[in-house]
Amino acid sequence: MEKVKVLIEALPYIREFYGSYMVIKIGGHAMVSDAVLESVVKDVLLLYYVGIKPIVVHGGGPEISEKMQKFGIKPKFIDGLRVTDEETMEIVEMVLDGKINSKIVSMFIKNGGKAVGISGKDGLLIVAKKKLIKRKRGDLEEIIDLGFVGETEYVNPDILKILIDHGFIPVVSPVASDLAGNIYNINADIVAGHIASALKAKKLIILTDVPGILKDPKDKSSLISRIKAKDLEKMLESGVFSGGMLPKVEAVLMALKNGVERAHIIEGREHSILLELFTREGIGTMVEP
Ligand SMILES: Nc1ncnc2c1ncn2[C@@H]1O[C@H](COP(=O)(O)OP(=O)(O)O)[C@@H](O)[C@H]1O
Ligand SMILES: CC(=O)N[C@@H](CCC(=O)OP(=O)(O)O)C(=O)O
Repeated sequence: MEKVKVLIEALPYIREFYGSYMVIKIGGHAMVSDAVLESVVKDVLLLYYVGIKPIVVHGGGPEISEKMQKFGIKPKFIDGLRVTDEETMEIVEMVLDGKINSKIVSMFIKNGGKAVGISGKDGLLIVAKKKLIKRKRGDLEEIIDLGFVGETEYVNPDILKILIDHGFIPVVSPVASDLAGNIYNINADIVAGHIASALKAKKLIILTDVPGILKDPKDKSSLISRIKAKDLEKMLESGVFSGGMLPKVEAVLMALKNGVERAHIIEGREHSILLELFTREGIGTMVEP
């Protein structure tokens, strides 16, 4: 009986979302186990079966850090972005394209789905350029070079549309290239934000290891369940965000500015996507334009 009630509540949302693009970003910290990843994959498949067009973008930060440490390299982040030298870039490609992307595709196959794994390079989906961080130091501007870290120059979503039109679920790793063929490591939240923007997706959904945006990062009960973009911008300026939440907030604000209807930051666990999308209260943070 309870399940019937849930289904009745979900029906208007299913009708509203039918035929629309949704970009779902699975963070490395959201892939705590194969069981959790599989439950997320099953939920994405359910979206697909009710006529939504999901695009999966994945991260894999913790696994990259683990491999780097095995090779004797100490991971270093600036503003939530990994400083990426040549050796690190090789590890990034190995882990993101070689391991995690392939693992997610296999998980879809195991559950009866047709997924295609691609990276930002494929079909020139993401054309990247080198990212430099600019910081004010008194009157001077300091420029920080992160190595092979990229930012998006432009997005060409044709490859995604071709795959989706033929019934495939694209699974995208955030490794991209410039037109000279140089490879760059881009933060997966930013890639998801750009893809959602280029597709004018109905939603950008970011799965991570906290329930959503917290007023106090140390207190999981301080969840903000609904917030307007302009208030999120104020929070960003107040310095309440750090580490991996910074690129998420940047991606969310960018997506909403570019016509994405809603963005959600939620915990990656069984049915969290469904509870967020198909119930009135949701379970994480919904950001509105
Ligand atoms: N205000 C905040 N609300 C929620 N999380 C925050 C906040 N500020 C910083 N964080 C941190 O951001 C982390 C999520 O980013 P990250 O570790 O990069 O995850 P992922 O691998 O899923 O991309 C959380 O675990 C939390 O420690
Ligand atoms: C430039 C940069 O920081 N790239 C990220 C790419 C992977 C990622 O974004 O993974 P999560 O989503 O798990 O954080 C990195 O090297 O960790």
